[in-house]
Amino acid sequence: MTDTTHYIDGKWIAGLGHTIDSVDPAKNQVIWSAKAASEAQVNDAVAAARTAFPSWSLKTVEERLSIIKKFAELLAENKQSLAKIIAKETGKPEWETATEAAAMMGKIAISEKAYHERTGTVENAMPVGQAIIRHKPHGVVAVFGPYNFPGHLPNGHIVPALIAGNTVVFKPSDLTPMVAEFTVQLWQKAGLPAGVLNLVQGQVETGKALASHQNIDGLFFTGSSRTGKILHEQFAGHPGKILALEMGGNNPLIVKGVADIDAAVHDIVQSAFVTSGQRCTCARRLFIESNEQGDKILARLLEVTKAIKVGHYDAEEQPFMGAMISAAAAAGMASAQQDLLNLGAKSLLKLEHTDTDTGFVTPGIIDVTDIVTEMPDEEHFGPLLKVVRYTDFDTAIEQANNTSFGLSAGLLGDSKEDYDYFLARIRAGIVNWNRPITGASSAAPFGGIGESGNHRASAYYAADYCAYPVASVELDVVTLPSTLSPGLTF
Ligand SMILES: NC(=O)c1ccc[n+]([C@@H]2O[C@H](COP(=O)([O-])OP(=O)(O)OC[C@H]3O[C@@H](n4cnc5c(N)ncnc54)[C@H](O)[C@@H]3O)[C@@H](O)[C@H]2O)c1
Ligand SMILES: O=CCC[C@H](NC(=O)CCC(=O)O)C(=O)O
Repeated sequence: MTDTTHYIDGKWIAGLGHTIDSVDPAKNQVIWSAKAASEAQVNDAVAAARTAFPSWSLKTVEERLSIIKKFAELLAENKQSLAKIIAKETGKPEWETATEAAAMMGKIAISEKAYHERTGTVENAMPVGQAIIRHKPHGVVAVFGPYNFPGHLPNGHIVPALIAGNTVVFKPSDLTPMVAEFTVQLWQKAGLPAGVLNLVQGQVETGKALASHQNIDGLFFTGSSRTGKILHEQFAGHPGKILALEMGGNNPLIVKGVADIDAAVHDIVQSAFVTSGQRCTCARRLFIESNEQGDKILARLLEVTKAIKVGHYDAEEQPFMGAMISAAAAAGMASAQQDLLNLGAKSLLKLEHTDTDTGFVTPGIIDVTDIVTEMPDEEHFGPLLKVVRYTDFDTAIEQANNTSFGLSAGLLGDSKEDYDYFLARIRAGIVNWNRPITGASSAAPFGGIGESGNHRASAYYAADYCAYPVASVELDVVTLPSTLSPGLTF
């Protein structure tokens, strides 16, 4: 049992809530166990962040950045340990968690650039004096992270929040507490003053205590649409608090007029099965033309997918897919597949939960053409790809748009004209052409429409929700105007 779980006001302390365990989903072993933060401890964390806010926000951005850049150096020094911890706790293969650690390092320079470009100071000359736009931090912000990128995605909120001068209370996913603990230890080593970043671990009760806290000024959330909607309801009636929601997707990928079958299949596999399908941007619905070329693409897709190596995160010969986050999540995918079969879908390659004690599943492909209109609009967060065969591009685009989500979408096809047509009609925040729909760039805005988000895109645009603009009209000394309003005499 760990008694240094929560980081509040610069001190590591034991929790007073109920016990939570973190389980290695590939080996079915408890690797971390501790008591969650109680409501009183969440209060302490918010109070510490509030106390730390004035001095942190009044530092110059260069002073704040000097500590944040030290954190980047520590990430670089500890990147292998970090990648190993992420792999152990999530089941993701080490080749992939190394890229997550690299994305965390890259976030610092990108966020610095975004801070200046998106929220910098702008001066415009006026007939008298000048108009100046500046930005100020909100105050104390809560950051909620998901389990699928337990390092990179919370980091994508925390780094820009701290650069802008906010103080933070971080509540990671209860499935990935070790990654959070390790990352916050690096922040501590970087010399972040006490209270500037606080860590409270726990499940839904801890999350509720933090999200509903009167004394937070904002909440930056990455997670499921279900939880995001609950938070949105909680924030109703609090117009002064900023809420940034990055949520799930039911993402479509359309294939049309492709010459290179292997290239298309590669992009489909990367879109649907990377991270065992546990990326918010993963392709969930694949639209393939009902013609001979479409048949060939599907046949090759089945061949390549059957050969995907699934295995342990630390295997010497690395697998493409590791275990899913938990045995329960894996069982959930098998049951989602069964629900679709019950509705009349046809299995082309069965997703198998190979060992019910672990999160290992094989990738699945299911033909839903016959049930496309009655299929539930749900995000199945795992490696199950639903195929729809189509004859008409307009119908495919219409069906692709037939979702309440709108995170990512893509077209694989060799015609620019088709892409322009698709781009003009598809509804999503991320729209790609001849590239996988996963693997979004941190140097671009990242977010979706509909149930996927609330128009506060993260990644490059995270700077926007970390600060509010202040507009000033200024003149060095009080000066009588040369032209007076009618009726005034001086
Ligand atoms: N759009 C994006 O940027 C993005 C990125 C990654 C993951 N996701 C989505 O996240 C989901 C997977 O992550 P997850 O399962 O960890 O998400 P989740 O919604 O279950 O949990 C996210 C966070 O919210 C907390 N939480 C849960 N219920 C709460 C409540 N009632 N009140 C307050 N806090 C609560 C959790 O403890 C966790 O910290 C998928 O839907 C995926 O698409 C979206
Ligand atoms: O699971 C959701 C995130 C998926 C990931 N997106 C990003 O990394 C966005 C870039 C950033 O936040 O810096 C992806 O698209 O694969």
